[in-house]
Amino acid sequence: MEVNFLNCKNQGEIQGVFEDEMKEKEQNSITIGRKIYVVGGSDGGATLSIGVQIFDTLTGIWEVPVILGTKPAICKCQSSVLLNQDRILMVKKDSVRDDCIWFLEVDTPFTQEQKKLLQTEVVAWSKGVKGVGPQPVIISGPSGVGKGTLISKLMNEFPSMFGFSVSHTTRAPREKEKHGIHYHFTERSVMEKDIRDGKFLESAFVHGNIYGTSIEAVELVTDAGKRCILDIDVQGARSVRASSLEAKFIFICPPSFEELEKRLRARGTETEEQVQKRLRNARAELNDGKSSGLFDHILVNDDLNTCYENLKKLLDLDGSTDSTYQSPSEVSELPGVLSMLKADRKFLINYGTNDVQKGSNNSFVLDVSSLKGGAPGRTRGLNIYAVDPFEENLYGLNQI
Ligand SMILES: Nc1ncnc2c1ncn2[C@@H]1O[C@H](COP(=O)(O)OP(=O)(O)OP(=O)(O)O)[C@@H](O)[C@H]1O
Ligand SMILES: Nc1nc2c(ncn2[C@@H]2O[C@H](COP(=O)(O)O)[C@@H](O)[C@H]2O)c(=O)[nH]1
Repeated sequence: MEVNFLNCKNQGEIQGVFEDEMKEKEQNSITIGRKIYVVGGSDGGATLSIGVQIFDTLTGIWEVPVILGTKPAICKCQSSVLLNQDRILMVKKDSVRDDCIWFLEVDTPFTQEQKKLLQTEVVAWSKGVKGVGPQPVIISGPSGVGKGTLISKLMNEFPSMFGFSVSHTTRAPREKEKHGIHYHFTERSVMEKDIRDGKFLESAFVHGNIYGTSIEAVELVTDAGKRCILDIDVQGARSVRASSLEAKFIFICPPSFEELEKRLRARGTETEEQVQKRLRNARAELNDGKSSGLFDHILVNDDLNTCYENLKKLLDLDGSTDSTYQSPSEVSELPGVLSMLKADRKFLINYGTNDVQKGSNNSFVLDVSSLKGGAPGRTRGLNIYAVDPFEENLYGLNQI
């Protein structure tokens, strides 16, 4: 993008020239402090996502940030507006179902942490979703303690209530493991690139291989209205705790270290060298898991059935039979948004004509007062309802 600032004398003038250019190019510019965020066009990547550029009004320098999270596909037109000082709300015009409300985080705890890690400017997209969705469950504990066994029992007894987050790993598949079911078995270089591209909620180096939970793995399950179960190590659990995913964290302990060793050997899936490595790591994980305050609950897996019953109690399942979670409702189609009015945490969005008319059913209210979660996953808690704009109290709504 080229904007001619050469003859501008001050920041106000730069901004004026800038805004005229944006109108011509159908891009939106949002000013936060000294920075102008330009949203629109393409990011130039293979997936044709909406682009973001940042202009620093003090230095006059353009920057293309690292864009993390699930990215919105390019569209003909969109409206963006500053929500807080930390995120931008974008409504895609002529959008298809479930693809119209997006959030661009620019200064949330997630982007602040990523900026520190990557030492560069970072922004992150997340898709807006109605309702809060079922709470994910993190199951962690040392290798061989019985996490997989407990999860299988849960999935067998409550198949429509729970869904497994299929992790990616660089380790080789075991004899009975299937790609896409037990893991996405992935080349190391591919996985490293996908981690850099922000496709993972968490990733860690575990027992000599990379393991990671993709954002898509969790959202696939949650979007289907199921409670997502993640089987991850303690490092991964710590990363998820620091993320926007609000989950229940459960740590599984063996009755003794000797019993853990016995189970790991009896499983017969690892070489002696690998068993030794896993046992060494188990000591550190057990210390960490029991003492860090990271976990909401600790369960001892001595007798399998007793442990399973206790797990069900923690998940409020004791005595209940399988029941299907109510699917989180999607944001419905918003054909051709024409105008947005804002009052505090509510937006009146009109998509029928340019004028808000009495008796028109072309308007709806987008209420963002109870947002939850956010990048790199979904932003949940949206409330959207159709209104007759003259029935709705329009006092205080401002054109944006
Ligand atoms: N309570 C139990 N008593 C006896 N054996 C058990 C118990 N729970 C699980 N096992 C056995 O211990 C072995 C390890 O269990 P499992 O594979 O579920 O562990 P895991 O924690 O998922 O391991 P990893 O982290 O390596 O995937 C299996 O052979 C399983 O049948
Ligand atoms: N941080 C993550 N840890 C993961 C993930 N998927 C699995 N794991 C953990 O790795 C070990 C070893 O698993 P194995 O299948 O090789 O025996 C185990 O403790 C798992 O919990 C992940 O996505 N992220």
